[in-house]
Amino acid sequence: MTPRADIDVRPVGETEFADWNRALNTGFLREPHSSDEVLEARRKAFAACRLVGAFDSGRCVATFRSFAQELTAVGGRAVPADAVSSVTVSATHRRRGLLSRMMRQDLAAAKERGDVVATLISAEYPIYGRYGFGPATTTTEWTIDVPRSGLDARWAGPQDGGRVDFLDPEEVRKLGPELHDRLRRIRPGVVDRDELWWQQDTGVLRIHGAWQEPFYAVYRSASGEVEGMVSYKIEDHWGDAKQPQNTVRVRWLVAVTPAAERALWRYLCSIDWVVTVKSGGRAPDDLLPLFLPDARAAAITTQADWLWVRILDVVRALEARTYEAAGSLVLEVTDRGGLTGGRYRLEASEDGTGSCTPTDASAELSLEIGELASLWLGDESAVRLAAAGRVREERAGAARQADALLRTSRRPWCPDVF
Ligand SMILES: CC(=O)SCCNC(=O)CCNC(=O)[C@H](O)C(C)(C)COP(=O)(O)OP(=O)(O)OC[C@H]1O[C@@H](n2cnc3c(N)ncnc32)[C@H](O)[C@@H]1OP(=O)(O)O
Repeated sequence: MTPRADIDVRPVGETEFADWNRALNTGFLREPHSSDEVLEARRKAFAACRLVGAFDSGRCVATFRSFAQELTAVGGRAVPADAVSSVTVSATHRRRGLLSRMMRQDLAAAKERGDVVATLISAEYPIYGRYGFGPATTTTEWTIDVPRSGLDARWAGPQDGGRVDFLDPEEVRKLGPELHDRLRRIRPGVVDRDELWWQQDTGVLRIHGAWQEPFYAVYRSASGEVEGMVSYKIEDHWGDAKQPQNTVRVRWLVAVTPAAERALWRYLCSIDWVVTVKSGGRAPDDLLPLFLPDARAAAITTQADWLWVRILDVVRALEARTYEAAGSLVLEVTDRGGLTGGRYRLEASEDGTGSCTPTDASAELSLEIGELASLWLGDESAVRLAAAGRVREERAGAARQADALLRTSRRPWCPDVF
């Protein structure tokens, strides 16, 4: 169907927020109208966001939201990102080019502002590649069969001098941000959590209405340092013969030391009545299964693309990260969106820094901007993409060379959904 020019795509005015919110709910197949309480919470939560709507005869029929975010690149430096969320087009107006109009406007504005990348968590795989996004992190969920794990059921707390304690929501708001900032400095793929994030997580700001308090626990090292925190809920179930068969569902678990990570998983697997632990989304190379004497007790129940990245500035993106090997490579980057395509020489030094400059030299590896995003955080392999026909070697061995430069010893991880 041809796009209709009479549908107005524009920023959402103050008085149009309720209409925009109704369209958002409708697009996500939720009850269209929100309570006054939820509406006010969302108004507050989205106050710093760029809200765009498509309006047909005065009614909002499509929604789009973006906001300033920081994404940790390989090596720990954060780059300014344009985070995209709340993307919906009403079922009555689909496939007329509304998403494309909203996305192109938003990416052009992000480029203009100087954001290095745009990010999103995609509802469905096929939607965003056409705009230059590529899957840049993978999420993996494990389901742990605790009785099969081989863990000693007599465990009574960490043996390294550290301790695990419960926290109340207000303590989480106090201790959580600093811990998370430490995680951001060491883990590529992590995005920042602002104060509103912590308010939403701990029930102060209820953008989905009903809120049930989860459990929070903290790991402190022997010297009293906060090194890890977990939030989880319990699914209560008892078998017919009066056997407790409860499940821990981890909402999030962050740790900045292996000791904290080990202690928190060990703790979750030691709670009386609990026979199953569902890990929530982790990096595919998470340490979790290796902590169990019988690693097969942790079965992978989900593995899928997670954070999608759209590189808006190849030079700044490649110079923001570090490299585990020295070397150089000429990349021919095609950007059908016209934002940052070109031929670039990437040069990585012994000290781990990289420089990227436009060049006329012959290309060694040709790829689309979305493929570069998949390689940029170190999650994907250029050799694998070449075998799949997604990148092309202009010089034999260039994909291997790209992997030597771009891959990382640990995979990136984005713990959040936004
Ligand atoms: C970051 C987030 O918020 S993720 C959440 C995304 N939202 C949803 O999934 C909610 C339900 N779906 C929707 O609201 C809509 O169908 C959207 C937003 C996915 C697409 O909006 P539309 O306005 O229909 O997309 P638009 O007409 O601009 O389509 C652009 C192109 O994408 C394709 N496309 C759009 N949606 C999909 C899809 N779900 N699967 C495959 N292709 C798709 C179209 O066919 C079109 O292809 P073309 O460029 O080859 O012609």
